[in-house]
Amino acid sequence: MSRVPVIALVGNPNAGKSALFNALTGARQKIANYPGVTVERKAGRAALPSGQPIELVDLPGSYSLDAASPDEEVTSKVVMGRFSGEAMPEVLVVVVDAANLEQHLVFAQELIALGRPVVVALNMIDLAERDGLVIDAAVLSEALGVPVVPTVAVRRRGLEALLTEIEKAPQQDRTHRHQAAELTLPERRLNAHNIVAGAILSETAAHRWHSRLDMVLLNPWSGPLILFGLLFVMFQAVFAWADPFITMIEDGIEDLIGFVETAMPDGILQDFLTQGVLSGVGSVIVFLPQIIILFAFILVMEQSGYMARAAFLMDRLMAYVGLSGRSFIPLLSSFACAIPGIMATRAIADPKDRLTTIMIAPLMTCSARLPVYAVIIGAFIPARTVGPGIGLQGLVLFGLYLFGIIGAMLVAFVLRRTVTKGAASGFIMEMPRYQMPIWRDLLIGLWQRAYIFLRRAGTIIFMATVILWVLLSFPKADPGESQVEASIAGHIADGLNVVMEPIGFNHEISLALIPAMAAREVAVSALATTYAIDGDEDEQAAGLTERLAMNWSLPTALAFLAWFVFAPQCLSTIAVARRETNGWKWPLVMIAYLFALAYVFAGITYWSAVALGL
Ligand SMILES: Nc1nc2c(ncn2[C@@H]2O[C@H](COP(=O)(O)OP(=O)(O)OP(=O)(O)O)[C@@H](O)[C@H]2O)c(=O)[nH]1
Ligand SMILES: [Mg+2]
Repeated sequence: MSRVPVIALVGNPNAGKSALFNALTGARQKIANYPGVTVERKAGRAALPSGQPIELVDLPGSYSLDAASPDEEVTSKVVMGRFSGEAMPEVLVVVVDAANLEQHLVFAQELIALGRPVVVALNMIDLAERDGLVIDAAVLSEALGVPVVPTVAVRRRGLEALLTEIEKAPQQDRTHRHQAAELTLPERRLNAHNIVAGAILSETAAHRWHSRLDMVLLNPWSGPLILFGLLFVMFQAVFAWADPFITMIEDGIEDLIGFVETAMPDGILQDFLTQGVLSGVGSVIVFLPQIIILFAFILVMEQSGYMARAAFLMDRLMAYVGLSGRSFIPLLSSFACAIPGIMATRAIADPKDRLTTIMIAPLMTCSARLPVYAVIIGAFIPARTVGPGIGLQGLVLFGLYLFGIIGAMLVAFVLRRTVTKGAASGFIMEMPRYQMPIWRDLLIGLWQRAYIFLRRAGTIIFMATVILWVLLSFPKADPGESQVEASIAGHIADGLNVVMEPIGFNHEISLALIPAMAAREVAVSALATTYAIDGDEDEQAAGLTERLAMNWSLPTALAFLAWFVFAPQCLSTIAVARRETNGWKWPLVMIAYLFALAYVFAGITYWSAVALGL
């Protein structure tokens, strides 16, 4: 044979390909314990047991042959023989990490299904043993239909056996392999799971316990049910547990208002403090307990390792609408706030995937919407149970979050078939180990969330409320006339009301919508300030929820909720979208489609509610 056969080392990042390459060729290729070290192909010489020289090619780690990044493209081109000036590799040596077998077998299956001569190097077997895993290479080989050789690249263990198998590989019987080429990504994952379950002979108690847990939590049937159940409980808790704390804060604010009223002379400054600052900003701060409960759930799910599993479960759903699981983490962060969510999309390699994710991120219910939802739910949805332990208020809140998610998925579905058309890319995530949440980390995380919320209340929400109070307080109304109607803000609201009235919005809502562009919570403080300025003595004594319940019809309240599910009521989000998409085009599309959806859905909600006689 005149030509030197090419043997390629392929596999997931961090499998030990470069370590194996160095061991076989005596080269000094850079290796390091994090994924993505090798980013181009490297070649070196080695010899088979028969003395036949071979050219060994070390490739960048990859998760699939559908390249998501330029280095993955190198791998896929070399493997498919499409790399210019390079012969198609004679044999593929698929390197897998024995300690992370299930994950690495997903790509391995794809490579094996190509129907080419393959040898699997079951590398890092020493680490697997340290973890208490005993893997039966023969069972694995049987299941995969290719030879499997245990290796420890860094100690040069198993190299002889590997070279022997490489030499025999061109004579492999490969006829049955092509049928596996049709498998989808989820099917390969399930396969990988089953293969590993069969090949592992013994594991430590912890390992066994973790994989049992995964079997239930990642099961295609029980997994989503459990996820759904957890989220359901989370929203129930937001209402069920927060009440005593909310009452405490409310009482505190009322006491403060009472104190200011007695301690200060009547006049503009007293009005400013009581109606503007305390009623307005106070009406938002009241929701701190609910925000903390929500984030306590999210943080525990993150720290325990469950969140990555949730992403894995969601990957399937995301695939239906043309998104990959890579979008899950940015979308998940958007539940806190769309701004970090949109910034997190930088990790999405495919530009169309990324754009779609940016466009739907504002539909994830951010924590700024919680006060708006909570105040309306508190005023209009009776706090009764609709089943054992199931509160109606929590149910409605859950519904609103779900509504946003479904809306986002539908929009993604439409976008991916029109403006951001393209193939969906696959995705695999490292599954972290299960862990008990650490109290300290949890408390720090909660404190950070509380701090962000309170800082917003003290800055942007405070400013917007103060400006609104000024616009509401001047010019002064004649006796007998309504102060709000006579004010500058009242006149602006009159103009907006022409457009908003058909969808059931009243004067106060129109008034609240504009300052709420600064931050959604301002909708709440704006309503509180408006009612504080205009209310008569009886109403003054009542809290915001009571006043809303007295002044709004149920269809109006529901329309208001529907509006906030969709409306892009946040200037910062729009600014970040502009920065991340490098221009005004996409932010403008975003504003237009979100306002259109908000208007249409608020209208539909209002008129349906009226027709139902609610
Ligand atoms: N204990 C042990 N460590 C190994 C083994 N093989 C590789 N390593 C270590 O695992 C890490 C990753 O090895 P690399 O060879 O860089 O992995 P790679 O597959 O080339 O990774 P990319 O280039 O990122 O795709 C390094 O720290 C190696 O020293 C092994 O068999 N046993
Ligand atoms: Mg490498």
